[in-house]
Amino acid sequence: MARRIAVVTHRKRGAAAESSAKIVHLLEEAGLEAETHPTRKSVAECELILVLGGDGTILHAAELGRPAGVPILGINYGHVGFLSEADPVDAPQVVRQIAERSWGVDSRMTIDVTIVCPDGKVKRDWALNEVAIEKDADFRMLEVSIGVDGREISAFKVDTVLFSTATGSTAYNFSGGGPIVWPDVEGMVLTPVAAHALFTRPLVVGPHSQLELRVLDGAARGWCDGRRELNAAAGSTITAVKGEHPVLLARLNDTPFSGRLVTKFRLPVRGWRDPAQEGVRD
Ligand SMILES: NC(=O)c1ccc[n+]([C@@H]2O[C@H](COP(=O)([O-])OP(=O)(O)OC[C@H]3O[C@@H](n4cnc5c(N)ncnc54)[C@H](O)[C@@H]3O)[C@@H](O)[C@H]2O)c1
Ligand SMILES: Nc1ncnc2c1ncn2[C@@H]1O[C@H](COP(=O)(O)OP(=O)(O)OP(=O)(O)O)[C@@H](O)[C@H]1O
Repeated sequence: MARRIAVVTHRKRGAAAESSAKIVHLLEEAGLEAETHPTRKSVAECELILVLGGDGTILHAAELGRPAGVPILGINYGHVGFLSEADPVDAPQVVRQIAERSWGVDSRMTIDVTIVCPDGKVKRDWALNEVAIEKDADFRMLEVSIGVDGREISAFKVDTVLFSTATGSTAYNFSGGGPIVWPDVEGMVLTPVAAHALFTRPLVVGPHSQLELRVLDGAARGWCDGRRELNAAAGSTITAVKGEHPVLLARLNDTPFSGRLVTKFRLPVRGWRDPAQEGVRD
């Protein structure tokens, strides 16, 4: 049976669509079959999901690949592409490495989230980046209490509370002032965003802990990876634990995470006071 590769292309980005046709051709030349309209079912028959898009497209591909444990490999046709492994110019080399089965796999911890509504109804979902518990648009702020492993810790009014994974630490959690967490760290970060409180430090817990949030007043919307929505009325309890199923990200090189951080965020490694600037000031 021919080896099959699923190809997920950003729907609206012209450059991704143009490259998709060329990459599918290269895959076929290398003796591989390309599945260009993958579903959860068809992905289970594929070795790899090749994503032509940005982080949002990878988060979409994660919905397809997570159930069957199929690794995802991103070529960045988006803006940041933090989760991507290669740039468009590298596409022929990427195809060669796929043909040679020359990739490694990073298992990324996910979060399983459960909402118990006041009427006893239970909703469940999962996230690779984070579960964002945001105030509903009809309310100015959300009043919540937060806790860990059955012990309440604090209560405050807030715009959003994030339950983030290490993978999501460079996304919404980063904007909310949370710590950057190296991807091999299994654990979750609770980060309050715009809390009206004195104690608003992000909390980092291990993989066996449970994060908890009670909606005391107002109504909340939970967003899993900014894609899947869960409503939580006042009186709801939201809990998060280590996800049962990880998401597998394929890796083509062993650039350390610190290198990825510097490159993707264009960090000023030498600081902002480089000699040229000093010369101007003196
Ligand atoms: N204020 C914020 O920073 C904010 C607000 C809402 C959502 N988000 C993020 O957007 C994500 C959804 O991404 P999208 O691309 O569909 O939406 P989007 O297009 O609105 O992207 C938000 C930004 O987050 C980046 N991003 C996503 N995952 C990342 C990761 N793991 N590491 C580094 N950067 C990452 C994307 O490249 C993009 O620049 C959510 O999971 C959430 O993390 C961020
Ligand atoms: N082939 C596809 N099938 C279904 N949905 C797709 C597909 N490609 C992209 N999408 C959707 O489009 C969204 C990604 O759009 P977005 O414009 O945010 O691009 P991106 O990949 O995150 O790149 P950028 O870095 O530019 O934001 C994802 O949320 C995903 O649901």
